[in-house]
Amino acid sequence: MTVIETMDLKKSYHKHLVVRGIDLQVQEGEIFGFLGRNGAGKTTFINMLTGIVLPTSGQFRILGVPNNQLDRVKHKVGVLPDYTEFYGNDTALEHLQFFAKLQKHKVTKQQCVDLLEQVGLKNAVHVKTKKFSFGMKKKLGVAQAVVGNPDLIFLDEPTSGMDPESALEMQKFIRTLASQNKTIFMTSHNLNEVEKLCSRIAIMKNGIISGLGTIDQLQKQFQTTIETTIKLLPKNDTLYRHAREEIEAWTTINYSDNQHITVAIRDESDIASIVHSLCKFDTDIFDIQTNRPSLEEIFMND
Ligand SMILES: Nc1ncnc2c1ncn2[C@@H]1O[C@H](COP(=O)(O)OP(=O)(O)OP(=O)(O)O)[C@@H](O)[C@H]1O
Repeated sequence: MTVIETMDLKKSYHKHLVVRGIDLQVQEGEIFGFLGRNGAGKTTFINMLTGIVLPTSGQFRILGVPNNQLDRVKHKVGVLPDYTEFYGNDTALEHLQFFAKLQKHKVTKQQCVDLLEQVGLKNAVHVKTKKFSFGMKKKLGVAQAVVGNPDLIFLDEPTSGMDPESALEMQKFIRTLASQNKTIFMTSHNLNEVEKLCSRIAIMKNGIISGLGTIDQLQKQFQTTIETTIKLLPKNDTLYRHAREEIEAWTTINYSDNQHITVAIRDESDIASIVHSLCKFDTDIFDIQTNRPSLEEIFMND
């Protein structure tokens, strides 16, 4: 099922077009990563999908419902906004119960306690939120986003401000949500986290999507050459020189010594030709490693 579908969605502020026509589909059960530099338009895009701001033009559907009828699905959508404040004199539990009541979600006190534990607030259930760090507020914000058992959850930087252990715990929680067939649409500036967590990723740049796909697809899309290192043992120096010359005739050798050769190839199928040349000139091969760009490299080069 398509959970989010946008058609040529645009938003301008004071004649400045910040979202410049986005067509995007997100499927049920996906953990979808939405990346972009500061000011790329990510929050504006999410704010349209969650009904906080109105699009300037274009349409979208959330859980099959068109944007002019969002009220019909509001109870099935949870949101962690980019910034959340809480009433400081309430404890985490009091806040969560109050929020759930306000949204007419039927949850028991025990369910709220369990949820706070799952997001990593086990020791802060009865602590007033004015004592919370930024990371703890994010955890409470995530609990607030999922307390109504929504089908679609928007998480704006769910692990920002968290220590590494808390971030891992939160990533585990996000995976659990997706395993229950909930759809997660998340932004993050932690590219390592996105690479590990997300089934597909969109990169937003100046209000449009400049890259979209699985990490594998993005790596192929943004990669011009694949760096391949072969660990080898030549039995004859002259023959090995001939092998290198044969390889060099059609590709670039970035590095070579008597135990390694590193080449830049266009396609993985080129590896077979290199191996063939090396074997033909009496060289044993022990290991082959290809280096694809990390999401960070893709993002930085975009
Ligand atoms: N309410 C508003 N009024 C005027 N301009 C706005 C408003 N909200 C956002 N903008 C502008 O729209 C552009 C996109 O902002 P947006 O917050 O959507 O980016 P972002 O990708 O979420 O950035 P960040 O990663 O910093 O959160 C920016 O130039 C911003 O100044």
